Amino acid sequence: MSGNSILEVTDLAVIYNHAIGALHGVSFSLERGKVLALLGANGAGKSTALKAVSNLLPAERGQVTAGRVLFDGLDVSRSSPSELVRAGLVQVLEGRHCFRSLTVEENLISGGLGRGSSRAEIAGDLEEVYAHFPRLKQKRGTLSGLTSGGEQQMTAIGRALMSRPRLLVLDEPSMGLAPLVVQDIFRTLRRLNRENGLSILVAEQNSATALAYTDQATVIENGIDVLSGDAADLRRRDDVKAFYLGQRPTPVVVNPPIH
Ligand SMILES: Nc1ncnc2c1ncn2[C@@H]1O[C@H](COP(=O)(O)OP(=O)(O)OP(=O)(O)O)[C@@H](O)[C@H]1O
Repeated sequence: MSGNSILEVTDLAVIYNHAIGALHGVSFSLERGKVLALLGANGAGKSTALKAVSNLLPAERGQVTAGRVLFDGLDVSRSSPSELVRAGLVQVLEGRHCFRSLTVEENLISGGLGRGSSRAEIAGDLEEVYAHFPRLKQKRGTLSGLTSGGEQQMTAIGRALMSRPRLLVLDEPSMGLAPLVVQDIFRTLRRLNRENGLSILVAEQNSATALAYTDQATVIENGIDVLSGDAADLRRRDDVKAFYLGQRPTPVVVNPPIH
């Protein structure tokens, strides 16, 4: 493993229910302080790869059958998901899971509790989250179930930040959100990366947006990584856009990704 990687995923294979193959050899690595996008169509295996990173597969009858995931040199399969959170690896799951009957602020505070933070630390961390997401400060007393989809996504990210991650993992943060809200969220993620040195791994179907805000990208197709490179290079390459990223410029369709 290169000394500068915070995350190293090597030849990962995963099956569900002892039968269904979801990943057949996926490798990627994330340099400390960088942002990496996992791109691919619906069902390509992005969520499975993220769950392997956070050791969440056993809860879904998923099993890593080959390969390994190292977080800062630590084999994640030897730690529980909650130990990984305490070690600094925090995932925001797909579908912005907030406690709908808690207020925005209560949701955020719940993210700090697992670390055993003091009240003063939690208060300081809350102010930092509000500095990144001013909308959440305005809505701090509102029940999360009554806030917009974008605000719920921000709350889910803010709650993850309350655990003071070193590696933040996000599954499809753009899902179901208006383009301007998506831009706002990605801009904030980029700022967190640049200002705090936070390393970020983000799975996205929205490849155009993801490539605009990330350093590197890996494309997954049918459970295999088919392409990796600098986001800026991938953004410029028309063949990549056409074949892997669902941005086909003409109506001629060859094995289109499913959206
Ligand atoms: N809990 C599960 N049990 C059985 N099969 C699963 C499970 N979760 C995912 N799969 C299968 O694994 C494959 C990869 O799915 P995965 O959710 O990782 O893809 P994805 O790229 O994240 O897509 P999406 O954007 O729809 O989440 C798919 O064939 C899917 O049906």
